[in-house]
Order: sequence, then C-alpha cells, then structure tokens
Amino acid sequence: MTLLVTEARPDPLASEIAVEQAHVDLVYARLGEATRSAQQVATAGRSLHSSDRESYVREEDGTRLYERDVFAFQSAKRLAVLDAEHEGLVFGRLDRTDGEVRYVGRIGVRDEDYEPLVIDWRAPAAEPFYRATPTQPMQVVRRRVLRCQGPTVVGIEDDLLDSENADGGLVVIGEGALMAALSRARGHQMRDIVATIQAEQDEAIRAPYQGFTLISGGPGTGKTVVGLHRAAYLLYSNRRRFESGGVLVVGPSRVFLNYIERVLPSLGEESVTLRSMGSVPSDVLAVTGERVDDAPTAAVKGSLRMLPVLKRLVLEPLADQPLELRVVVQGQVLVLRSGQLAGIRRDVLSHHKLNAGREAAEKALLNALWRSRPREVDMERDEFDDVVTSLASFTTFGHAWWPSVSATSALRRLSDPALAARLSEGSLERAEAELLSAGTADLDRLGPTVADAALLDELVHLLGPVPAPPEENETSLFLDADSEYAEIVTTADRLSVQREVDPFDLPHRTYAHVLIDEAQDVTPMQWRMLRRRGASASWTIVGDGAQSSWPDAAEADRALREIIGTAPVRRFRMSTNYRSPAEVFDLASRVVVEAYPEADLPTAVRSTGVEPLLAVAQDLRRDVVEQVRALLGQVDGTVGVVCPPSRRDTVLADLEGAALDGADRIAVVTSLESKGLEYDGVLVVTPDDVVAESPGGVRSLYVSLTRPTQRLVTLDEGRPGRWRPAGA
Ligand SMILES: Nc1ncnc2c1ncn2[C@@H]1O[C@H](COP(=O)(O)OP(=O)(O)OP(=O)(O)O)[C@@H](O)[C@H]1O
Repeated sequence: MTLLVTEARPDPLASEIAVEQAHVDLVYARLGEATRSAQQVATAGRSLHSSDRESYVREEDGTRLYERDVFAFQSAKRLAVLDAEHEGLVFGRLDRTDGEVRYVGRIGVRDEDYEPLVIDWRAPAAEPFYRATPTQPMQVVRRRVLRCQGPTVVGIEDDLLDSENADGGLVVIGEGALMAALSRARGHQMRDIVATIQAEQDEAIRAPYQGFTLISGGPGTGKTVVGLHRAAYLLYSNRRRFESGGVLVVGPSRVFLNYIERVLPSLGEESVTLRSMGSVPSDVLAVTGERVDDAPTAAVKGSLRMLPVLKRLVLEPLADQPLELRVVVQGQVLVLRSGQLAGIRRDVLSHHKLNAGREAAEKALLNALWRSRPREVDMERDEFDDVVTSLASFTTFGHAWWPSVSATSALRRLSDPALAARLSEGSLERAEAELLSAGTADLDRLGPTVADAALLDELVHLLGPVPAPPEENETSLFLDADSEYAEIVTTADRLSVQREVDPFDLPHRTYAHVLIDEAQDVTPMQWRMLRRRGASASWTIVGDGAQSSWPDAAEADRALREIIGTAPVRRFRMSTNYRSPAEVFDLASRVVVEAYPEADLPTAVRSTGVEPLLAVAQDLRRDVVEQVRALLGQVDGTVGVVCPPSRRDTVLADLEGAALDGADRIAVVTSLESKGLEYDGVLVVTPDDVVAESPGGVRSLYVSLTRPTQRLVTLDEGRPGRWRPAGA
C-alpha cells in the first residue's frame, strides 16, 4: 500500500483509523441499545399478552409497539448475520464540499435524535459514494472505504475526487479500494462488492424496476454481482411490493447457487428465493432436475419444437385404455364404441385440461349414452343419470378411461421410440426423435435432467395439477384425538391442501420480480417455464451471448423477445473485466473472436505480469496432478480444474488419490459447471475436448479460460491443441 500524505503527521494511518473506529464504535453502541430495547419490548409484550384481562394490551398499542421497534428487531437480525460473516457494518465515508460527513453502511442506523449515524448504501443520499468521479465529483471531496473485520476497522482506502476543494488538513490514504478488493484471494463463495461498486454498475443496480432491465457484458464484468445487488436495492426501494410479491433469482446450477448464496444475506436480505434452473418447477413438482443431458439431446429438449410434441402427447390416449363403454340399463345394453369415445375425448380436451376434465368427460358420456338409448329404456333423464352413475361398470370405466396423469408419467411415455417418432412427425427430425426417446429412458432410475424440468413444467401446464385423492379432501379441518398429524396443523395449512386440488387454480408460484443470470443459456422451453413464474413481474436479465452453450441463438432470442413483448426495456452494458488479469483475458479473447467475432470484449482492469502457461502433457494424468500442485503453491485461494465431461471423474479420482496439500482449495468441474464461477488459479484440461464435448463449442472454452483471477494453465495432450489462437 502506498501512502500519499498531504500533511505531515506522525502516523497518519493509525490516527485516521482511530477516528473511524470511534465512529464505528458509536454505531455499534447504538445498535446494542436498540437491540436491548427491542428485547425488553418483546418480553414486556409477551407478558402483557399472557396476563389477565385487566392488563390486556389493546391491539393498536401492540401495533405501535411493533412499529416502533421493528427497526431494532431487523437491525439486530442483520447484525447477527454480519457478525457471522465478519463483514463490516460501516464501510464508507464521504467528505463533502460543504463540510458534511456521511457514513455509508449495509444498513441505516440513526441516533436517539433520529440523526443518521450511517446511511443504507441503497438510500439516494449514498449514491455519490458510487457515482462520484474526479470529473463529476458530485460535491464529494474525498471518498473513503473502511475495511473492517466485524466491528474493528483494519484498513482505509481513499479516493481524492476534488483536490481544489480539499481542506489542507485532509489525509488521503491508499491506492484505491477497488484494486485492494480485486487482488484479495478468492474463497469458495462470492462476496458482496458493496464497498466498491463502480459507477456503470451502480446505474444498473439502481435502475427503476418496471419492465425489463437487460444487463450485458463480457466475462468478469460483475453482471452476477450487479444483479444480486440490484435485487437487494429493489427490496429496499420498494419493500412492500417486492417482499410481499417475492423476488426470484434463477441461476444455471446448484453449484452456482452455492457460490452466490452468501451475497444477499451479507447485504441484509434474506427474503429472496434462489433457484437453479432445474429446480424452478419445484412449486409444482416433487422432483428437481440436476443432471445434464449430452449436448445434442439437451438441444432437442430445449427447442420450441418440443411444444407440438408435448401437446400431442397430452392428447394421446393411454395404451391400455378400454376400447368401449358397455352398461346395462333396464336390461338393455348400451354401448359407446372407440370412435365415439375418441370424439368425446377430443371435445372435452378442447375445453378442459386433462386432469380437470374428468367431470366434464363423465357428463359427455352420459349425454352420449342418453342419446343412444333404445326405446325400451323408459325413464326420465335425471333418473337415467342416477342409475348409470351408480353402476360399477360406469365408474370403473371412468377410472380406466380418464385417469389423472402426472407430468412425469406423461414424459416417461416418450421413452417408447415408436411413440416418440410418431408424436414428433413434422416437428423433429427422425434422429432427434431417437435422441428424445433415449434421453427420457432414465427418467425413473436417475430422475429428470435440467432440460426435462422445463418439459415437465410445460406438461403440468398442459395437463393441469393432479387432483389429490378424495380421502385427503374429506379429512376434518380440526385435529382430534385420532389425528395422524403429529404436529400442529393450522386451519390455513389444511385449507391450502384443499386449494392445491382446485383444478381452476394456477398451480405455479408467481413473483413480483424475476432475475435470470447466465441468460444466454436459457433455452426457449426454459423461457416458457420462467414466464409462468413472472406473468406480471418486472424482470432483470443478465447474460453474455459469447458465453452461450445454446446452439440456436436466434431461437433463444425470439423466445426472449416474446416474453418481453411490448414492455419497456432498458439496457446496460458492463465494460470492465474485474476478474481476469489482462494477460489471461488477452488469450481468451483471441480464442473467442476467431469463432465468434461479434463477442463483446471488456477491458481487463488489472495486470499481473504473469502470462498463461500453455503446457503439453506426455502423461496427462500425472501432469494434471503436477500442474494442480504447482498452482496450489502459486495462489493463496481456490484452484479450479476445468475438464471436458468425459475426463471429469478420472481427474477427480487422480486428485483425490494424490491427497495434495491444500486439497480443500481444489474444485473439479466441467466447463458447463464452471459457468459464472471463478478461481484464483485455473487448469483447463485438454481444451480441444472441451470444445468438442460442449454444446457451445469454442464459446464453452472461452468460459473456461475466463475463470481465473490470477493464473491460467492449459494442458494439451501429446501436442499443442488446435484451439490455440495464431501465435500462442
Ligand atoms: N465493483 C467491484 N468491486 C469489487 N469486485 C468486483 C466489482 N465488480 C465485479 N467484481 C468482482 O469481479 C468478479 C466477477 O464478477 P461476476 O462474477 O459478477 O462477473 P460476471 O460478469 O457475472 O462474469 P461471468 O460472465 O464470467 O459469469 C467477482 O469476483 C466480483 O466480485
């Protein structure tokens, strides 16, 4: 760290830290008081409520108690999270030209006179902390970032923004907080960037919520982290709307969610729903999709051309359906033959979803039987209906002919190659239909894939929710001595069970805001699934086309445009790569532009002076271990080993077998799994195979090459790989 001292003092850093520590102590003391008073109020409230009628608390008094102290409760809760994370509550200070000093923190805290001790980073008054620049200082003379461990100030980084208006005694310390933050070693989870958000990022974070906000930019430009800070900002600025309506954040995989899951809690927000793409339909399905299909199968399953196939699948009668209905009324045999039954089925399904159509189907059967009755049947229509519906032959037929069908059992039918081929006619090529049936064969044994999840969601939509068995509806709302429920079940819980079987109810959970990360990989079928969760939501969509794994970019674009429709759209482009050093990014960008000239290439903000090592292995398995060992010695943080899918398990086993020092810093992933993640050191194993085995080809290799924050090593087998750009 260099010290630029504008006025001689014995130890400027120590004395500045002491000044800041005094303020931080004041904030924590105030929060401590608030927490204690909140606890007292809670205890008092509880004892009043539980005492006799004389000291009964009127409801409005209770409400006032609640409102007054909700701040304290919330602050205490957030403080507990921050303590656990060892993150500083206060991280910034602005010295303004008018002499005012503002502190910026993860939450806002006021003193007893309601004067702000710290302002929330999302408040308008904190905006200059992120937006002020030397050319547009926004009345800020000095921006200071405080580095804290819990309540202790351990470092200071300053930016002098307006030297002309700086008071002679102003001390300016450090090289700037951003570089300090970027060169810190990475752990296995993403950290928030609240202290060092850059101006172009801040604009996207604070953009209005309405319509669609599209955030694009190359690798490492902060798209993910900006999206997450935006979610926190929206909750702050429109809490009522978004806390009650819900915010859904969707990322590509569970690994990715584990990586980002700490960011929102560290910003004090815990009410956001995080879902991997395969678990989006967990509101309507008991299973989630975690496996991935091979690239060609994933491409078929993700295409919009699956839609007609699924529609036909839903209309397709079950293989073991009864072929005719035969009932005896007043000694007369009444028969409906397969042609008539098929007509009734088509007619009912044109007005009802299959799982909601049983009643209508029975009515239609009764109508058809009534019309077909011989003259000898002598009864009124009501009596006729009563007689027929009480016949075992009629009810048994109903169960067999119109059973409820679950989405999974419907999709499973496509594993029959003949059926898949027939239903795909005119929509898929023959080879694609074969991939589809082979790709659904393991549904029962291994569970659905990520791509299956969107197909299952579509099927839930087409079939309607499966009604619960009737017994469940008839159980009493109230617990009795024989109740099988061991826990307390509230009336609301029981009513919600009833709600689930309402065939007219929309089964999907919807949200007020939907944030999609790595949007370039969202398939058209997945866009349909996502749209069901945000039919009247505002959206933030984050992605980079050059990192896409989806082969048909035009089809995915059309699907997205369809979702946007005529809604307002605002676009932000992130232009700086904060992750990879210039040396690494230069190589990666040369690789991508050869195949994808329109790639949006950001400018790397850092340089380490260390060129990537492009190695050739004679003994690949041994050399992988040796290169990882070397990287563990060269970087302090994580080491990512990015493999083609076919080599992943061997590499993992070899590294486990080697039991290297620092093994807990290693992660072995496929290029698809490495989406959105980063490691201090990265080894890309056999890049040519990464290209060959990944749906995105060279674009997937580009993703792999842009994961390092410090060092990149590639390992070809036998001879230099074809992937290398000219001159590398
Ligand atoms: N303003 C900032 N201050 C400090 N670190 C930052 C800032 N912006 C981004 N970073 C860091 O840069 C890295 C890349 O950010 P992020 O993963 O959000 O980028 P991305 O654009 O989503 O990348 P990719 O497209 O490759 O997934 C992260 O470590 C993030 O914390």
